[in-house]
Amino acid sequence: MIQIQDVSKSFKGDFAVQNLNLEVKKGEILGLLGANGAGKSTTINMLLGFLNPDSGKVSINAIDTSQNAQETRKLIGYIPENVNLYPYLSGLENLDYFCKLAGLNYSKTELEDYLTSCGLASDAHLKKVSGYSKGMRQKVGIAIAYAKKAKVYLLDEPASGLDPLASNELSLLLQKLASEGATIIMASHDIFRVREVCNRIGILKKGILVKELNSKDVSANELETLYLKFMQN
Ligand SMILES: Nc1ncnc2c1ncn2[C@@H]1O[C@H](COP(=O)(O)OP(=O)(O)OP(=O)(O)O)[C@@H](O)[C@H]1O
Repeated sequence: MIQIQDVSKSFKGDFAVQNLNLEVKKGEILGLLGANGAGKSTTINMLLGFLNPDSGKVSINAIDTSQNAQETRKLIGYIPENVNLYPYLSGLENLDYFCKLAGLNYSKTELEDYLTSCGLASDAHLKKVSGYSKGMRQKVGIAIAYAKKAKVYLLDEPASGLDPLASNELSLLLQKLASEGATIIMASHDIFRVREVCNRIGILKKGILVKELNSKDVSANELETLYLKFMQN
């Protein structure tokens, strides 16, 4: 579903991403680990079609994101670290608004079902988003993507600042979406969460993919040791 083929991108002569090759299949969750400035967000921005690679090809569902970003964006749900919603609207009104912008008219019951399946408790649906926690706003953000039938979810630092319960709920939700056929990339600094939620892990260092592995092949401690080894060398 997602293919990144020999992609490089530089800013002012410095590589942000260098000769990157990655493939994420339908139903897979790939975690991207790496220090600040490793190239995680640049990779996500190329998938979103906000940045074009200098060389190589980024495609979603076999459509080149730099040639046809309008088409590929229709397939993507993007969940940034801080999901931007209208604070004086409720979760349900925000979902309704963003769905209508995409030409989708759902009934109140359907909107409630989307929020509930993304883990937002029903007593919160009609409350103003200004009173929501970060985790609750994230659930609405994911519900927007879910209601828009996203095939690909791109998450940039989704677990940062979430308490352990909210973070665990997010993991379960992402695994549910993947089991329903979503393709997910999650950029994160949280080694333990990435190992828990993702099938595969890529470690980026200064724009280079220095290691790719299956989560089930390493324990949390082994992954941390490996990560630190790459970061220190
Ligand atoms: N628009 C831009 N203009 C100039 N340099 C940029 C731009 N975007 C990213 N960079 C540079 O590219 C490199 C990779 O940045 P990127 O944001 O992709 O890293 P990251 O892994 O997402 O980091 P973080 O964990 O801090 O979010 C960094 O050196 C950064 O300064």
